[in-house]
Amino acid sequence: MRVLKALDLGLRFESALAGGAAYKAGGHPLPPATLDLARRADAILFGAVGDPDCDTLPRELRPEQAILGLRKALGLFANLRPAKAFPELVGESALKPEIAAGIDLMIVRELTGDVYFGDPRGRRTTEAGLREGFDMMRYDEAEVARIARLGFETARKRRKRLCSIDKANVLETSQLWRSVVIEVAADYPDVELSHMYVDNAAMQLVLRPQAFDTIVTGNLFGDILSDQASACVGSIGLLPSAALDADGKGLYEPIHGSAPDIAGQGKANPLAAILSAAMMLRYSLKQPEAAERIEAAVARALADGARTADLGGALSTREMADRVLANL
Ligand SMILES: NC(=O)c1ccc[n+]([C@@H]2O[C@H](COP(=O)([O-])OP(=O)(O)OC[C@H]3O[C@@H](n4cnc5c(N)ncnc54)[C@H](O)[C@@H]3O)[C@@H](O)[C@H]2O)c1
Ligand SMILES: CC(C)[C@H](C(=O)O)[C@@H](O)C(=O)O
Ligand SMILES: [Mg+2]
Repeated sequence: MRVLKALDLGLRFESALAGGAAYKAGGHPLPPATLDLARRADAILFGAVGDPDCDTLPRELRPEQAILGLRKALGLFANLRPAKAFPELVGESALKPEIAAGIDLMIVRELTGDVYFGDPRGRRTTEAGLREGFDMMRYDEAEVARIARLGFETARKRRKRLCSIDKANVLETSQLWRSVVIEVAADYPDVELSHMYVDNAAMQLVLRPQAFDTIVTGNLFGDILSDQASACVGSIGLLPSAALDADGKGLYEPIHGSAPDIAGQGKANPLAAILSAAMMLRYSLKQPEAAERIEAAVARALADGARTADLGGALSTREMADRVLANL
């Protein structure tokens, strides 16, 4: 918020509770007033949810329902999760520097379908008297086609290579996914399409991450692979994301969660949140120069040696933000 305000763009900010804070204040993680404000806003900047105090609540009252509910209610089906190596941070990657250098990939993750929202789901007792949990993985062809189109459009603006990641060797859902992606590909002859099973993709992200340009994948696989990609470029504290609807309205948030293990210590890396604000300016508020100013300030701060603990340094959250502000 300090970085956005420093840009002096005449933005008007309103805030509302979501997640554990909202549950504790009023008994629901996504209060109607919060959803209403989100609907009225031109763009949404989201702080992470997740509160260990709430881990034993029924699923529909858990803090995570705030973000899942917003994504679903607002039709935010397209999740863009870029992972790009900062040259100064190559030493912070979990990978060897020569493998980490030059990573520049975009994960296009479907965000309102898959096993996350499948129905039926629940608990039951088997005939043998055992407790059983079940969730349903599903996609219809329209849901796959619309995210595939966005994947191709995204790849077209990048290096024109799209890798669709699935588990079509086992899952019926993935077999449909792959067929539909191939059908959509007919409209994008200029984009090179490849397919990869998700288990191999997890390995290739570590072995040859520079080989990826644009990835299109389902909700669950995209969730997992994006955390992995963050470690390839240095830290989960670096990766922003955009969740977009069909008209480009969006919600912007770091890919990370509430980091309960370090919460309240003032040491979380704020760059993922700051870079999410830059994505918001670019995609929803049509202020590309302001977005570039933020991204350039982050790059300069890192080049100057600004490091929070996750990057091997000692700056606090606030001090890291100060360093970005100083470079704006
Ligand atoms: N979109 C979201 O709001 C979102 C995303 C992921 C997880 N969650 C929730 O967050 C809670 C914690 O989940 P988790 O621990 O699996 O994931 P997490 O992303 O919160 O943390 C994973 C690890 O990364 C570290 N980390 C995360 N963000 C960091 C940052 N900015 N700077 C430095 N280190 C950082 C944490 O300290 C932790 O060690 C859970 O309740 C989960 O459901 C929410
Ligand atoms: C908190 C959780 C619901 C969420 C997800 O699984 O989508 C998170 O992990 C993310 O990556 O945004
Ligand atoms: Mg996640």
